[in-house]
Amino acid sequence: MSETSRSQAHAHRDLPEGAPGPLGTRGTAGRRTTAGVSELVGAALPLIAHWLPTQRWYAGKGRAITGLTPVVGTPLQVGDPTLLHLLLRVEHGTGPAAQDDIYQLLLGIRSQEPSGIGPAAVLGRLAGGGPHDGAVLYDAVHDPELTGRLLEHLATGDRFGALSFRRTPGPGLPGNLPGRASTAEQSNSSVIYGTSFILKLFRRISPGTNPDLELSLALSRAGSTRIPRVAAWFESRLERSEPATLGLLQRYLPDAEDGWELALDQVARLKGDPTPGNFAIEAHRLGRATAEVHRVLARSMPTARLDRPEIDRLAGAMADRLDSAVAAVPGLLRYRSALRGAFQQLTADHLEGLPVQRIHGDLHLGQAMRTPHGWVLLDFEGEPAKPLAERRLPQPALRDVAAMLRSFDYAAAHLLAGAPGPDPELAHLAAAWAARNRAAYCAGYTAGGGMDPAGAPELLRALEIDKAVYEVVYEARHRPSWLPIPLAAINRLALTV
Ligand SMILES: Nc1ncnc2c1ncn2[C@@H]1O[C@H](COP(=O)(O)OP(=O)(O)O)[C@@H](O)[C@H]1O
Ligand SMILES: O=P(O)(O)O[C@H]1O[C@H](CO)[C@@H](O[C@H]2O[C@H](CO)[C@@H](O)[C@H](O)[C@H]2O)[C@H](O)[C@H]1O
Repeated sequence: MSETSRSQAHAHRDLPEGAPGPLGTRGTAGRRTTAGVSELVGAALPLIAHWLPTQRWYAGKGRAITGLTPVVGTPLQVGDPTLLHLLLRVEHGTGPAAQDDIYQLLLGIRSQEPSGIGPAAVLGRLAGGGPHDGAVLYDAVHDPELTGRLLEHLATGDRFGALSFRRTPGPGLPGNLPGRASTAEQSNSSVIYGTSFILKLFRRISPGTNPDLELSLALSRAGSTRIPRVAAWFESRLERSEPATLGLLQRYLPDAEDGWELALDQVARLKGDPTPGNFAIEAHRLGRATAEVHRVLARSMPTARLDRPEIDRLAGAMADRLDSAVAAVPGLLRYRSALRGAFQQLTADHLEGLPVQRIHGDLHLGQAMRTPHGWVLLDFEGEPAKPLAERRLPQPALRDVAAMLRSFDYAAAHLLAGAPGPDPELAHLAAAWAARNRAAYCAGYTAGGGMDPAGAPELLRALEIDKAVYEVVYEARHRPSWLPIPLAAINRLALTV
């Protein structure tokens, strides 16, 4: 069966109870009748099947879609334009090898293409002869009016069918701000409201509370100023599972500078600028901020200490991830034995009793924003490719430190990637920049009350390798021209084993 015809076959099934409402008149959203939504979704599925694989946040790249099944459809506005919230199951493969993911889509439907919307956000014109025949279907994240509607729901804290909108206590939310789609390169999609709020719409959805909401709420409630305050969120019932987090509204930091951009700017000055800046001061402050966040998380969420079986599991999981990565990127094979050697050095002698706690899970310079009041950390979702249950496990806090150390290496390596040919002098400057900032970050982390990373060199190296292995797969999948950056790190780290 072709992708499109299979999609249509699934669409003829009615949507589940409590999900959709009839697309008749404004204000009918959320009722338990399914006919109008099923028809609209049926007409949309063939367009979705073509558009989905072109999206950056789509995790199924390279795997054929074998089925599209609507899970929950909720009309949030009805008329012209219509706003349809859709959770969609995307199936890959068949039989025992079958896998599936659920994605969140926010679909706009208008009789005319909205002005100012880029072609990449347009899925096409609906066909099928229904009431929306000929209307334009598009990604509503790019429609200020419709994302404004979503903010209204968050502001009132109401329920629509399977969707629940929740607010944190505190000042009310403005319900009438138009949203603009963020242009940041990201794993999900964000909408910015004026200079006040930013709403992240999680794209790949798993049952349960997303760690970004869980940890941001814990930090907000503990009064931490190292994250943007949580203002609201929304979630959905998902078949018979616990509710899944769909979106997170936080204070927008209008004066913040992205740590990755700041670092790149400093690195670029290495090419003969007579006044190179001193990023090491910032790296030190960032280390302190990381330690501060870790301290609050350790106080407000469960902690434990590593015992022998846990140490074996930690090392075993790293070796398993390496093996999967080797299967995906065969260029890693030549390093396999050395890297496994580094994981085998994680023994009870070194690690028994080491504290573990909830951590950021995917820390890098692009997740750190420098504000007039200091560094703020974003996006506590963890590595998007890992299952949610795994991302919620307590970890050695040094995992975040190792991840940030990789980021200094990335920033330095980026300079070399842009050079027209081999440039040993530039390579030396870049390596020295990375070393200086990595050391400053670690010193800041220790000064801020974190564990001295130099006190656990085997663990730090294993964690850096584990992260670089993840990066190899990430780059191979999303940015193949960046693959040499983590591969060079793997080469370097393998030589130290
Ligand atoms: N509260 C905020 N204030 C200002 N900019 C933000 C804020 N939250 C996110 N951003 C910007 O959006 C980008 C993507 O956010 P992030 O939470 O990392 O999304 P994703 O999980 O989709 O990668 C960040 O790198 C930052 O540039
Ligand atoms: O989208 P997220 O921010 O949640 O994280 C994913 O994308 C990151 C890239 O945007 C990726 O980070 C890697 O590239 C960064 C430079 O762009 C570098 O600073 C990081 O050290 C490197 O890991 C991250 O791994 C991925 O999960």
